[in-house]
Amino acid sequence: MPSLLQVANVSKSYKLKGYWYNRKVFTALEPISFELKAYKTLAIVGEIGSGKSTLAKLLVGAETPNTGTIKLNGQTLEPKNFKQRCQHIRMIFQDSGTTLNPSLTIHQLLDEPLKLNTELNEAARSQLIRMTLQKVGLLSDHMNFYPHMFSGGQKQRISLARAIILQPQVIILDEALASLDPSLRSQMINLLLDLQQQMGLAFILISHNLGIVRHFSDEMMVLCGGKVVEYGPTHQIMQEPKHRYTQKLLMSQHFQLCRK
Ligand SMILES: Nc1ncnc2c1ncn2[C@@H]1O[C@H](COP(=O)(O)OP(=O)(O)OP(=O)(O)O)[C@@H](O)[C@H]1O
Repeated sequence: MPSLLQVANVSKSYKLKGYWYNRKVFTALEPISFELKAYKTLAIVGEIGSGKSTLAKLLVGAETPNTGTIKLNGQTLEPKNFKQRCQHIRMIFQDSGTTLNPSLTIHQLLDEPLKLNTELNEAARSQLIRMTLQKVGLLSDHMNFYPHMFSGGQKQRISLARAIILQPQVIILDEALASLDPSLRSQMINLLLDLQQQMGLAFILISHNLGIVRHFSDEMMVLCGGKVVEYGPTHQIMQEPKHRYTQKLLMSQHFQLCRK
């Protein structure tokens, strides 16, 4: 199967404030390359400030890389072409549920991306909204409800519905499971894995929780200070971490991993 997403030598530096004259820059991400196929999950792990969110922002086009290219199905994603990206690469955050506009019904919230990105008429959009709500384990009647009428776990499902409604190919989960309690988290993981099989989705999972990474991902990439220190099949890295930093990360969560 050919790669869906190809990231080649992508890097990001920020010009530091107060250093305009001598142009002091901070490299948040050194050149990074990887490929991801449909139906697969790549986990990105690393401590706070290691560059995980910077990579996510580059992939969704929220930041422009200093070097490198990002290709989807062999086609280069242009930095400012948001329409091209927002259909194919979607992102879900830790507190996506809290970003749902409280004054809109679920129908209105899910209708927005459809109105902006498709030519579907009202009846077809409503039908797609119903089907998408069912896909994420909610009822079609929920489309008349407002966000405050849902629990945290249900709100995360609504965010997922909004992410998949345009039939994307890649979904970035940026600590998307972190605020859920263990039982809701397991339900959400099972739902995500089902959707991956149904829709051929590729996931990029950004997580501090190595138990989730081990359960969920096929490959993992370990970032430290903006550099890739280890990249390969998850089970292999978990069993035999080669880099000291990865060994330390695994040791720090050894207790939790043993209990799972
Ligand atoms: N706009 C910016 N200007 C300057 N530095 C930035 C900017 N955005 C991020 N950084 C720096 O880049 C580094 C990487 O940040 P990033 O948010 O990618 O880390 P992270 O691994 O996602 O951390 P966390 O786990 O806290 O989300 C950090 O040192 C951060 O301070």
